[in-house]
Amino acid sequence: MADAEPGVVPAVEATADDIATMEIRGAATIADAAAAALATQADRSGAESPAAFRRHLRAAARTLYETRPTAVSLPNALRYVLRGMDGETVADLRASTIARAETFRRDLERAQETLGEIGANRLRDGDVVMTHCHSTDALACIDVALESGKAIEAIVKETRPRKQGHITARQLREWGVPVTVIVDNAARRYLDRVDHVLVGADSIAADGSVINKVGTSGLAVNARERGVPVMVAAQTIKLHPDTMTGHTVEIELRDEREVLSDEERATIIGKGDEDESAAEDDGLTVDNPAFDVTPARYVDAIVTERGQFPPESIVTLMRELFGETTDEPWTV
Ligand SMILES: O=C(COP(=O)(O)O)[C@H](O)[C@H](O)COP(=O)(O)O
Repeated sequence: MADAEPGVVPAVEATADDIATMEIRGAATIADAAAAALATQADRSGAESPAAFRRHLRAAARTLYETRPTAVSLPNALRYVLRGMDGETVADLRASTIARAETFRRDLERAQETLGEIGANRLRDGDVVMTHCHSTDALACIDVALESGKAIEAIVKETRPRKQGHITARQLREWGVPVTVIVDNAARRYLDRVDHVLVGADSIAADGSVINKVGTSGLAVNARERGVPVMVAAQTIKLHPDTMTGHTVEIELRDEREVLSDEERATIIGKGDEDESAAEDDGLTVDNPAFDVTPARYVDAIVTERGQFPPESIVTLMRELFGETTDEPWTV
């Protein structure tokens, strides 16, 4: 993690660490934690002047922003909270920032509930859903469907290398949903039994493409081939405003040891891991992209709290919500 920025309170550093190490993960949860961290920064700031208070808040936002690059909910949350920082005194700035963060967190929760109600309408009694990774937005749709008395079954992809599918399986079992866990490579074989592929999103681009956990795009292509509709559950906080002006979404590359441990690497290259020469270039590369891009044509519906959209029309909603401004969160 980068050196602490002056004025940033330790609790913000701790949240940033938790996001970077994925103790806190998933786009909505990251956004919520980031807003809460800015409220804590405001609450505990030792700034004695309004200028210092603003500077420290922006530094806190930068610290949080630099943790993970792909989920746009993070900069969207930071920008929203910083825009509400208003007042001529430290006390006023503190109060307005905290209030704004609370509003954000409340709206985020409500948006997920509303999205769940909309998404649940697509699910029929007896449907089988295939999930990838762990998405609270996707689970919200299943939650509402269950509450309204529909029986839902789930085929849960394990989701290598971090196995977030286990979190999904645990939640679904808590709700009493029959769950079949499969390795990612088995997904195509099971699509014959599936009524919907249901995933979340870290970012949605202006052309309707969906950036989500790596493996989503392959799943969507296979689902299309099998005639299974792909539903993306994503609050509008996942809409990526920069993509309206031609920017692409950065795909996070994570540590190769999530894929191959040092011991496994040593076994592959035929050297002991204590062997000093193992540190040299051994010709073995491991790539670990955390996300991928699913083109709009493989997505049937994007379900947001503002309604359900065909992916190609999502840009209309994006313009309405974000205008054309795409500044860094701390330049607001
Ligand atoms: O790809 C992931 C999580 O990736 P990671 O585990 O690497 O953070 C989730 O599908 C989205 O973030 C949506 O989640 P939610 O619907 O909860 O926002």
